[in-house]
Amino acid sequence: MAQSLGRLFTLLSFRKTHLSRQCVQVLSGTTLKRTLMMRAVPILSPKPRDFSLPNPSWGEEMMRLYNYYSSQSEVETEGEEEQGSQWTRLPSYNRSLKYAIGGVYLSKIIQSKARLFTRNIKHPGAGFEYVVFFTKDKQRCVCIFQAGHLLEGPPGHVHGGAIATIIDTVTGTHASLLCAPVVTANLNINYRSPIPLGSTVLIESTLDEQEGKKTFISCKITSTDGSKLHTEATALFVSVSVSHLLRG
Ligand SMILES: CCCCCCCCCC(=O)SCCNC(=O)CCNC(=O)[C@H](O)C(C)(C)COP(=O)(O)OP(=O)(O)OC[C@H]1O[C@@H](n2cnc3c(N)ncnc32)[C@H](O)[C@@H]1OP(=O)(O)O
Repeated sequence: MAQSLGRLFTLLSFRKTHLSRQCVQVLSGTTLKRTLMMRAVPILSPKPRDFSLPNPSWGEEMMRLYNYYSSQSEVETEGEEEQGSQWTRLPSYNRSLKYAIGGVYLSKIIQSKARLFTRNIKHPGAGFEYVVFFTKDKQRCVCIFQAGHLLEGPPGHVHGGAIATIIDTVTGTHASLLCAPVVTANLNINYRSPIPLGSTVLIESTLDEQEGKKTFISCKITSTDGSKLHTEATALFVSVSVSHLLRG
């Protein structure tokens, strides 16, 4: 009896040790592979995902406006002249540096380290769904924004910090188009009426003034028919060197 119990115990502890070793191997193998893939994908992937293109989470109003502005626009392509259209759609990636530094060459490894907050909520439709178009003279940008459920603040409405984020992103994108690299030096926001969660709104960004290193931009968020003012803001961006941008 004692011998049988002893054998059973030895067998169980062997299996436990063996199994846990296997688990550790499987886990560390998976974790290692996942880590390597996460590191490798942005560097090796020939075509990163353009988040400004429609995905199945986009509602009817988001699609209607996207089609409207797209019908008057073309995508910015490197080294090619724009062809007299009113709006240009700005591609948007979750690695921001290429666009934030105004064409200065940085290694892909450095670029891959800089993730753009608004483009890093993986589940489509859960966070910030948006697309930015700009005019040929770059004096104006318009952003179609659909706010997902993770951005909730007051019940059923968008959090003020999420609104500040999208305003900073749109005006920051606008300032970057004009004179990258820039950082936000000042952002003033008046919240006039709450934005319903899941709704689509229009964000308009207008260049007010450029003076030396300073770019002044104003911005408003309205319902898509323009009848309701949700938010007004003004922002100051200051031009900085690439090294200032990277060291923070
Ligand atoms: C496609 C890519 C899309 C990217 C979109 C995302 C955009 C997101 C942008 C951000 O959120 S950036 C992160 C938040 N911002 C920061 O962390 C900035 C931190 N602050 C700084 O780095 C420095 O304070 C700053 C560069 C803004 C100013 O530094 P300095 O004051 O040393 O700069 P400088 O002396 O060159 O000042 C230039 C002018 O700006 C003025 N200035 C600077 N800060 C100011 C301020 N806060 N308010 C008013 N004026 C300001 C300053 O007085 C001066 O005016 P004058 O030329 O007339 O003398």
